[in-house]
Amino acid sequence: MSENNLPPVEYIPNFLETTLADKLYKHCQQLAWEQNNIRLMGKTIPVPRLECMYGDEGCNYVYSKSVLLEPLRWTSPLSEVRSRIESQTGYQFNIVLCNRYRTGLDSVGWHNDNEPSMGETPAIAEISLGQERKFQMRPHSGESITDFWLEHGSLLLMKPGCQENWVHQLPKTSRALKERINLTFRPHINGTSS
Ligand SMILES: O=C(O)CCC(=O)C(=O)O
Ligand SMILES: [Fe+2]
Repeated sequence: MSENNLPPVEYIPNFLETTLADKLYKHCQQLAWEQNNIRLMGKTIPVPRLECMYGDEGCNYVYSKSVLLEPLRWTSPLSEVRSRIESQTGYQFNIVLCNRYRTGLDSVGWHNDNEPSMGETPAIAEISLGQERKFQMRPHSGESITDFWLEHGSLLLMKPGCQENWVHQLPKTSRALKERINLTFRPHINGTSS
C-alpha cells in the first residue's frame, strides 16, 4: 500500500445537530465511568482516560490482553444514536466503548482495534462530544500521518480495511483543554443483528 494513500475513513462534521449533541453529551457525563488498568511487563498501569461499555448481552470485550469490559445495558440515548448510525452507514454495531478524556493529558496511544471478537474487517464508528481533539492515523508500516480534528457532534467512520492497514491515536497535549467524550460503536461476533 502506498504511503500516500488516504485512510479509508469518512468524516461527517455535525452528524448530530448541536442541540442533540449537547443533550447526548450531558447524558454521557452520567454514564458508569471507570478507571481501568492494563498489565504490562508485570506492572499495573492506569489507562490515561476513563472508560465504560454498553451493548448487547454476552458481548464481552477484551483489549491489551488485560482489560475485560462487560457490556452494561443500552441506555435509550445510546441505543437511539446507534440506530441512527446504522441506518446512515449500513453497518451494524453491538457495543459502544466509551472514552472520557478529562484534560489534554488524557489520551490513547498508537494502536489498531483488531480484537477477534469484532470479527473480520470490522467497521468502527466514532461519535465525538465536547472538546475538539486531534486524532491521527498512519499506515501500519509507514510514517506519513493524517490529522483529523474531531468536533462536537461529528462522526468518524473507520471503514473495513482501516484496522488491518492503519493505526490511530489521540495524542496528549499540554494545552489546557476541556473534557471530551468519545463513543466508539463496534460489531461483535456474539451480537444478534436486529
Ligand atoms: O477517542 C478517540 O477518538 C479514539 C478512541 C479509540 O481509538 C478507541 O477507543 O479505540
Ligand atoms: Fe481505537
